[in-house]
Amino acid sequence: MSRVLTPRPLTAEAFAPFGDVIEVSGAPDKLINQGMCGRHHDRARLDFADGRAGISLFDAKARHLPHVVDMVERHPEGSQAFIPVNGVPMLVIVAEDEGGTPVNLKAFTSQAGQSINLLRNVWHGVLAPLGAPGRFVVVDRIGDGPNLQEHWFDDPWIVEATP
Ligand SMILES: NC(=O)N[C@@H](O)C(=O)O
Ligand code: NI
Repeated sequence: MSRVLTPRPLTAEAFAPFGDVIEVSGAPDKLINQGMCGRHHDRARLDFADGRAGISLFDAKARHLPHVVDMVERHPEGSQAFIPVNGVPMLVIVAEDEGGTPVNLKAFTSQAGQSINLLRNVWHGVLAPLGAPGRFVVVDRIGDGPNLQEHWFDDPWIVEATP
């Protein structure tokens, strides 16, 4: 019997245990370029153990609700940031860890202008643009050794469509 998740709008507060919501909010930390630009400084907790930061581009196919979550993954050696470049929202699935097993899954839908940075070793669903194909800048670890752990659910979760 599948377990149902109801997606909620993504907020920095709710997402904080799992990562950062990168968005322009509030006054900039500093004005630069002769006052022509606001810098919202250092807004993500990046972590690339024994490696370096890489920038890649992901062209992801559209996903739709209801959405089956049969697997989540995590990157033990690094954080992973997803920055949409064509304005398509993301379905963001994250989970707590209990002895190496993902539990208490949560589903969020990103809002306009929001990007995310997943903290190192946080369980998450793979990149999922909602309703249309999405193009993303991805900032994550480039380095040697394994950096991907998957967990396949015997009983998948279903992210329901919201009214
Ligand atoms: N595998 C890969 O590069 N992407 C995944 O880590 C993902 O979270 O989408
Ligand atoms: Ni990932």
